[in-house]
Amino acid sequence: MSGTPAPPDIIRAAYAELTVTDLAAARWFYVDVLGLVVTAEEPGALYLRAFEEYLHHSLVLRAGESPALVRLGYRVRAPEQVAVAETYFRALGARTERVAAGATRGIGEAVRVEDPLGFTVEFFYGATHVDRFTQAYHLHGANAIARIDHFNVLVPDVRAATAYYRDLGFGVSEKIEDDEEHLYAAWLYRKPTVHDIALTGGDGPRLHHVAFAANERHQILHTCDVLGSLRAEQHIERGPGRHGVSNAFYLYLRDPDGHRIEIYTSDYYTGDPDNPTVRWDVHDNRRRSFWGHEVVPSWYSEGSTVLDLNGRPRPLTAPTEQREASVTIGADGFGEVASDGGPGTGFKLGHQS
Ligand SMILES: O=S(=O)(O)c1ccc(O)c(O)c1
Ligand SMILES: [Ca+2]
Ligand SMILES: [Fe+2]
Repeated sequence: MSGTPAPPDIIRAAYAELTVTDLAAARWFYVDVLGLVVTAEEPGALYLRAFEEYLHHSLVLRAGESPALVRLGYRVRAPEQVAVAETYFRALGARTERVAAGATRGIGEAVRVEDPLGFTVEFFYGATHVDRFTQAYHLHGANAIARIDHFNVLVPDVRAATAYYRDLGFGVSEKIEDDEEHLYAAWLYRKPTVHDIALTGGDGPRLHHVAFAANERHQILHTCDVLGSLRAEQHIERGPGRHGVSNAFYLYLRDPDGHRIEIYTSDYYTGDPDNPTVRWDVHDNRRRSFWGHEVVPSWYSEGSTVLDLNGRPRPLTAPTEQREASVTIGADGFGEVASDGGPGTGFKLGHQS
């Protein structure tokens, strides 16, 4: 649109701040089990990073009354992009708040906005540099996590949310549609991988998950073994398995407060300007699990509350159109297997029900 200010030059999804009701339990989960590195620790907050990261943190856990997403943080390409972001969101009529360096420990001057989807989002450039443990193998556990990869959020209108992120300069790598072109989910990127943000249709605004990337599938499998050994396997919600969308190998965990964390590896490069969008049909049972178990209902229905700039929980809006979980044939991922070559006919030989 003419007259609309230029969007900020966003590099990538950079950090999330979550409130947790028991910081010690969260520390056990994210540090003792997942092996994230403690950059800084305060009586009411933990600042964590993964082994390849040199910015101060990619996850802040803050003690609070109830579990929630405080904010999502995107890094922009230069200090002056913070003002560009402020101008852009003010032109959208969004509430913005400029914060000084240190408003979040380790993060420089930033602008926080309440975006049109109902999420509180921070745009920053400056951040304290800390040790990068890429080759500190003596510190890595066998389940070492490399870096933060993406956010996934629940929104009632995926098509509108996709348009909002495309206006912010994100490309669409993959999407799930039906033959009436209803958009059930979309994956969008700024860094040259499958996504920095994914949009999942559902009551929103809610956080669906924060995803970290590991370098190797065996590191993800080791997390499963560690949880089994600790008699904590109930933290595994979905997977391990191979995604259809993104082609990544995945595991979904629920932390002690129910926040969903994905550990993810081996998606693909999307950096050329003509990177084609992959379209999946909602009736294709391999879209979410190329192989692996069916998607558990909680994965479609549950998410974390989102706070506004005043720390108040956001009320939810339901989708106006039908939900993916009600549309797919059986349970996707292995509910039915093709027998005549067409999708969704025949039945898997081994099944639970
Ligand atoms: O389950 S999906 O294959 O749709 C999927 C793909 C990539 C992701 O990061 C994800 O969370 C979920
Ligand atoms: Ca590998
Ligand atoms: Fe994900």
